[in-house]
Amino acid sequence: MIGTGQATQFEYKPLHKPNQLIYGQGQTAVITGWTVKASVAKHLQPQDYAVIGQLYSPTRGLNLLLRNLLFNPHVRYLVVLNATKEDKNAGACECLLDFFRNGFEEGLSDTGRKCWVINSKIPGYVDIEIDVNALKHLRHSIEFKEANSITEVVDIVKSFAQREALEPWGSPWEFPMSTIEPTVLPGTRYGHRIEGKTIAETWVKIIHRIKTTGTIRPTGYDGKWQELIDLMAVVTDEPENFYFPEPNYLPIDRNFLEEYICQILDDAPYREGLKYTYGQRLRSWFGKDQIEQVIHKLIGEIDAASAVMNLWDVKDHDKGGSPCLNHIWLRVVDNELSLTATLRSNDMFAAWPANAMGLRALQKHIRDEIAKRSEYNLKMGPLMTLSQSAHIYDDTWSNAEQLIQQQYAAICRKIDYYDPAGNFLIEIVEDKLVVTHTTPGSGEVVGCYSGKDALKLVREICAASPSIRPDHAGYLGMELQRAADCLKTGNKYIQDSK
Ligand SMILES: O=c1ccn([C@H]2C[C@H](O)[C@@H](COP(=O)(O)O)O2)c(=O)[nH]1
Repeated sequence: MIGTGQATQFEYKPLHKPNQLIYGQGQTAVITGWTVKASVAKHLQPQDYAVIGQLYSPTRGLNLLLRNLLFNPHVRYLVVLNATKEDKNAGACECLLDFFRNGFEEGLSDTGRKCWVINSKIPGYVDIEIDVNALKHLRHSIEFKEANSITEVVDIVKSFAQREALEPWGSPWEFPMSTIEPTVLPGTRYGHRIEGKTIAETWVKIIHRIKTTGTIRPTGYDGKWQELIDLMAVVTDEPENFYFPEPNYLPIDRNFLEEYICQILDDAPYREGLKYTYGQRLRSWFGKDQIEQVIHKLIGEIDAASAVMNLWDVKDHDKGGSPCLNHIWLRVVDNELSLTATLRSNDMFAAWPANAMGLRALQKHIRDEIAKRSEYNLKMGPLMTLSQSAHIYDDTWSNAEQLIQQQYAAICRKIDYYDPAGNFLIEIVEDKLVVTHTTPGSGEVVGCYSGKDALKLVREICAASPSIRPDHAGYLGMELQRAADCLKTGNKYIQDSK
């Protein structure tokens, strides 16, 4: 014993995420999960706690938290607030408690990296570089408690603060960390369009695009991310019951999705410490049910270009934790209902699949309600998301690489030759190359190009139809060159005959 808690001043020294924590001088680390840390801090005095921080993910945040605890052996108590739906979904707090309750053993992470796997039904990993004895020592030196409400956390922390101060359980322990620096290919930074049939397929293409060409930037959260700005994803054919690949490589499953859809479609009462839910913003935040509004709007005026829902509140600038999903727009064209959502900031690896599926459920809900209440039986059109900061955090880079390696080539192989920009028929007419541009469906003629120089023709075609698929443009270049050679030699040219 080294005296009473009140008389002792400990200093918490973070190795990771220093700007995300609230510091005190006590011996209790308070983990608030998805509950905003300030809503707990405001009920406590700094001498009551060592540190207060949030924990979102069992595979990302937990490892850094344990490294910080190893470096601060004066922390002898841990209180974990495991209170919200988000906490249950993410499982991070449960997994942290399992580390202390059940321990860990050597194993492999889902990217095949050797690591310590926490004995928990929720996958949680700790870096293998951390000495096994240090982790064992940590587990046995900290008294931990779970709490289910802010009041309960506050009571537990205060009761620990009443106890006699304890000696640190050892000396600060720090272990090396391996980092992966990605190589970035050149590419455009602003404005991207990625299309896929399903959310799963589109996701793999998004991850590939950001991972290969995204700019590496510091995040606001003491780390790095790779980012593209204004990435539009177009999902054309997500089936009604959602497509989950087998084995499921998405970061979510059907159980998670069920919960998540409620957060978008249903209202939620305001609760202290809980940031917001999209359902709350859409249903009641501004005093109107905006989902109902757009249903009525479209039934009354099916051609309306003003079926808008807004989630951004001007007051959001004054506090942290503002919604990432900001604007939703619905549109009926050719009896088909499309939905476009704008997200100011989007974690494309961990959050986009859930965001996209949740939005798809909202689109379906609106379609079904319109069908129930009017004579409009609309088809489901595409789902579009416009992610303004489309990023992948550094702690998921290796998962992203693995996804690309395992799925991207397979997805590219499945792509057919259909190009919405149309088809180009090449012939030699008299002493010229003639290219006839037709529509992709019925083959109606929409344009004609002629000349002797293959490269010049390709450039002309690409300038006139800039949305031509890159592989299609490459193919045209090769065919036109073959035709140009035939023109020179006098051989017969037939398109696609090798
Ligand atoms: O529905 C959501 C909610 C959050 N985020 C991600 C985006 C950012 O990476 C982070 C929020 O950070 P701020 O922009 O609020 O600081 O969470 C999403 O991608 N989708």
